[in-house]
Amino acid sequence: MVRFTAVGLRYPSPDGGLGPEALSDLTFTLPEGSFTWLLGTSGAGKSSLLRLLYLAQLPTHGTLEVLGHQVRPDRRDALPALRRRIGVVFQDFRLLPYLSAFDNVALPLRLAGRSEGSLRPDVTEMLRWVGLQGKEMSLPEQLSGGEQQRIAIARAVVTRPALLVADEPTGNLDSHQARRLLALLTQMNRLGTTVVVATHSEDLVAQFPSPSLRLEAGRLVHHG
Ligand SMILES: Nc1ncnc2c1ncn2[C@@H]1O[C@H](COP(=O)(O)OP(=O)(O)OP(=O)(O)O)[C@@H](O)[C@H]1O
Repeated sequence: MVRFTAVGLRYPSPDGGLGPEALSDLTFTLPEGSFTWLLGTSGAGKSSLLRLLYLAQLPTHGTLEVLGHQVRPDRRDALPALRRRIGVVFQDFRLLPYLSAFDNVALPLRLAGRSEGSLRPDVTEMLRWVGLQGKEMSLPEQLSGGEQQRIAIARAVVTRPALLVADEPTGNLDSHQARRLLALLTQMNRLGTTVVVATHSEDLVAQFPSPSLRLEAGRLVHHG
């Protein structure tokens, strides 16, 4: 479960102070197991809100609860464990270019200390789930954008996160690949993962109807 209560975010300004509010007075709740679209024009604050969700940024004010834990600047030591329960997918894939598809997906498991023997079946199953069996040894540059984004999804969910956050994940994909990606995200959601997806694509939202949050100039103007 995610709960924002009067959350505001100001980034540091170049003079060492705080800049204008990128997000203002956000109050909403996302129930466990929900799927939510995050909408808004460019600069409305979608990426900033997602950065709060995946704990890359802490609120400047207000109260933020993620997966039942209150996120507090004086309790930063609790953040890494919470982060490990959150998967993230970006528009530009962010795969490691010198690692194979298999090794990209295996990375979070290796970082978590899983043994080679125990992670192999999980990674193989994930790559099969995203339709990339037979491409385990390919490097990202040898794969299409859609395939690269499916590796990114496999990497984001191989740790079975409770929350999956995607920032414009279809921005670099054609409409067929975008639908295919959304089908994977909705499957994860049906298995119980809470999913939040920022997008500019009203087409995609129409094809996969779900509740939405809409931001305008850092403020929440619609939730439902
Ligand atoms: N690191 C940063 N430092 C200072 N200001 C920032 C930073 N990141 C974002 N901003 C500002 O915060 C506001 C919201 O930006 P954000 O990237 O969250 O919008 P967005 O809705 O995701 O836009 P887009 O759809 O173009 O990605 C903008 O005014 C932006 O300039």
